Amino acid sequence: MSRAITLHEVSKYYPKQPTPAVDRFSLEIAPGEFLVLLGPSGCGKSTVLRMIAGLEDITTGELLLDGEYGNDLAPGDRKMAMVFQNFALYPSMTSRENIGFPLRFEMPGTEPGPRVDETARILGIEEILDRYPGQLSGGERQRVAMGRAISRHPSVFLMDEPLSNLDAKLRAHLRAEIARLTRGMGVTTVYVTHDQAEAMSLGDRVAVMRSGVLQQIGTPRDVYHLPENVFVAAFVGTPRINLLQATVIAPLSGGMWIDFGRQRLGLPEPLGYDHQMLRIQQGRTIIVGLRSEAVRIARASQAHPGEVAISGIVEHVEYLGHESLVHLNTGSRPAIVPELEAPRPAPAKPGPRRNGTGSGGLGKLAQKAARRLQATVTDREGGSHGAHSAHGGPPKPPQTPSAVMDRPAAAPETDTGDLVVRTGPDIRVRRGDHVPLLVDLAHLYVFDSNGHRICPLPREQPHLE
Ligand SMILES: Nc1ncnc2c1ncn2[C@@H]1O[C@H](COP(=O)(O)OP(=O)(O)OP(=O)(O)O)[C@@H](O)[C@H]1O
Repeated sequence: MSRAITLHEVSKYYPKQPTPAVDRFSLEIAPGEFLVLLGPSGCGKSTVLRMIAGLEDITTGELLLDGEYGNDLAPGDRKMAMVFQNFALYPSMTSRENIGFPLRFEMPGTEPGPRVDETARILGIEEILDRYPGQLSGGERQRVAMGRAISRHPSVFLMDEPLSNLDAKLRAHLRAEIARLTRGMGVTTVYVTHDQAEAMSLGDRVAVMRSGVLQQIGTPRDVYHLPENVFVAAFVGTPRINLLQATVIAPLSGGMWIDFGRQRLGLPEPLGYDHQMLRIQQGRTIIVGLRSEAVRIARASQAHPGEVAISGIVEHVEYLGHESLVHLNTGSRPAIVPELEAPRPAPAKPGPRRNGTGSGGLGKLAQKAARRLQATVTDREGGSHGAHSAHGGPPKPPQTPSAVMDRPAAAPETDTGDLVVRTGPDIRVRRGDHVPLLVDLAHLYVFDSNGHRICPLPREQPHLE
């Protein structure tokens, strides 16, 4: 059996706390669905889970179980099983006893042995049934904890960061096992995690929370490709989306540009509807989001339709085996999202730091790098494309009406880069190289100064009046 769970405008105030831990939270979970609650530490995920379990009172709002009012149901009457981060096994009981323990209360008078054996078979833990928790590895302990939940044949699994005490390899393995088990059993599952990769790989849908408030609920694909606000955009996806401060320039004479301060992106004409709507942002600060796969290192002459050129100076190359992440400086100002930890951490850099972060040192470096790039590209292209030097610096902007860059790309604000680009593992660029970049406008996000996505246009348009 599997249940539908509905939360309607649910809030939770803890005693002596001025703000709610959960604030008017509404959600409908279908029978058999795997729903992940995702968000940073302290955003209220566990509180939501505990209210569903009946371990925490609901201050206001309604919980419906299969459509029936459930706020006051005792935890034991909800037919839910919970799996915790810390496994919560009894140290003086063997695995067999730990798994069978709750059955003694739920099926009094019935021998738990057959259920325990069945559960052990499903989880592949027959050999460790007679061991004590102290004789088990972390992964085995978590399997026993899962076994204790499974053996009860619950209608709902509630899992609170069940894998976070395990190492990365085991986590990935057990993640696949949890997906297999819960889908196989068809049991409604609510799974709490702060790990976005875990959320994306497990959830039928993901509910992203921030400060007690639901930000977005959707399939993993939806929350990645159509984040409703800058917080969701920044929380979901690795490496973190590039977020740059910018302004819209839309002169009456036509054309539209997104101005990053040192460089501009020209939007292709005729302007699409989404881009036309940016006109009302003229003069205001906006936040541009570019995922690392939306930008590639390539010359303007290689642009596909819908790609426009900018350039950047390589700060650091992160080799990851199957790919490399190139950290670049485009001279833009990164936008910071409050409540997410620090802005992008500084990569560990080999070699001595350069003198200061001012534009003087970098300006020289940029010029040197640009000359090197210019020489390389001119050699390769017979001087026909791309690498003309403006102010002795960056490559010439592309010869399409859709891209403008009126100032050199040097003079960054930081020395850690403002743009991360995903490339193949064998990319041959070095720190200080000045490289041409192509931005795919189909993957450009624009958020207003409040962080709401305005491009692509949100599905629900605000009423103009
Ligand atoms: N019993 C309590 N009394 C008072 N405040 C509480 C209590 N339990 C949780 N809180 C507060 O409520 C907020 C939400 O906590 P909760 O544990 O639900 O967050 P979370 O997203 O699950 O965090 P984490 O991922 O760190 O477990 C936090 O600010 C927390 O300090």
